[in-house]
Amino acid sequence: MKARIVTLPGDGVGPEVTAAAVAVLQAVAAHFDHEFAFEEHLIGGCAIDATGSPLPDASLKACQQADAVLLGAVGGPKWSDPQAPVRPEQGLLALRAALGVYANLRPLNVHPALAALSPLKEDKLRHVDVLFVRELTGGAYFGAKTRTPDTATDECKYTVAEVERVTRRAFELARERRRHVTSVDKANVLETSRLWRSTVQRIAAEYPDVKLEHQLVDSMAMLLLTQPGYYDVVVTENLFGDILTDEAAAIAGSLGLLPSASLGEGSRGLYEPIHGSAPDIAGKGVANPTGAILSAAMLLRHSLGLEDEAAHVEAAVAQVLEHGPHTRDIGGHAGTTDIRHAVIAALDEHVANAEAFFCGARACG
Ligand SMILES: NC(=O)C1=CN([C@@H]2O[C@H](COP(=O)(O)OP(=O)(O)OC[C@H]3O[C@@H](n4cnc5c(N)ncnc54)[C@H](O)[C@@H]3O)[C@@H](O)[C@H]2O)C=CC1
Ligand SMILES: CC(C)CC(=O)C(=O)O
Ligand SMILES: [Mg+2]
Repeated sequence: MKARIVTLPGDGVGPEVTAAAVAVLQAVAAHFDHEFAFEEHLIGGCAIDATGSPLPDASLKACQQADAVLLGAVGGPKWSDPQAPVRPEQGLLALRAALGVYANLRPLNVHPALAALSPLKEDKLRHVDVLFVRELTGGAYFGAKTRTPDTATDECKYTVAEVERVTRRAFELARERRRHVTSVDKANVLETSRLWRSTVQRIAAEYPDVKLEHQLVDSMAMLLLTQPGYYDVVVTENLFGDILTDEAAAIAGSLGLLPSASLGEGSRGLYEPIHGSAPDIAGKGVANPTGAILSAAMLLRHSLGLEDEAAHVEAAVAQVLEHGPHTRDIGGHAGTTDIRHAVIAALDEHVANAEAFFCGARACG
């Protein structure tokens, strides 16, 4: 198949991990006879430096015309002055809004080979398989902001329609999994959470085969650590989802491991690792590209409908997590490009094995 993929490497480790994900997609294209056309554009701090805008028109237009967008990360100390008139993160928020990608899927799985790296005891890590569905285009990140010398406000607003669509997405996804949705809110205090809870409750009636539970976000932060294996699909608003998924990444062993897919109504999606620009390790060639590579696998699955190819990439990543090499964040000494080469070698092996299997089954030459 032919696909047009826009890459937005961004800042810090963004370009390093995106290069690894692109190399894996190129290897997939070569193996399966696909034509992926990559087009790189600016976003974030580097875009501010080059154009004055964190999301230049050319970048947005290219994303709107693409089949999928692969993003690295934005931000860094250079652009973090609280007085700065414009910030890299505004570019990412504007892109998410413009693409209408309201459902941010962030899967958490714990690879057994990394269990010792988790801050949790091994018995807590069995059967951990959680899919966070984070609302991505509403809430406090998008509300009106005010500022005087001694007061600041960030409006947190949700409409019923915004909650309905992400809730339906979560329930549909739960039907492909273990049919258990946990909705996380702060309904004991926040009006937006009360609207959230009553809307989720009403939509849940359309899915009588899926179990729904509500959990307040503060206790959820605790329960995620004490019983992570209990959860299936967790649906929550933008800010809570942002925070809980960094916690989830720690359970898996590193923030560098978790991928994400941001989806709207069509097949076009925005794919990015959940971590930020990691300024403390940027430019050293040591960033873990696993979250970015697994985001590329999600891109193959959700935007291009290439399930087999996605599964091959995930199997290759699992093999590298099991046998190494490993980057520093997960106890190894390898660099970003070592992981990229190892994943591509594992991919080559998996594809060759699959071909041998099918050939054997068909008794072809
Ligand atoms: N989607 C995005 O573009 C995001 C951007 N940011 C931005 O990133 C900048 C730094 O934010 P932080 O709070 O430090 O979060 P961060 O996610 O960049 O880093 C937190 C810690 O995790 C480590 N880490 C992150 N990714 C890693 C990887 N792939 N491999 C190995 N270690 C990794 C970092 O070295 C650091 O110690 C800020 O400007 C922030 O706004 C933060 C989160 C998301
Ligand atoms: C706008 C981003 C910097 C928010 C974030 O941390 C994330 O989406 O994970
Ligand atoms: Mg975050």
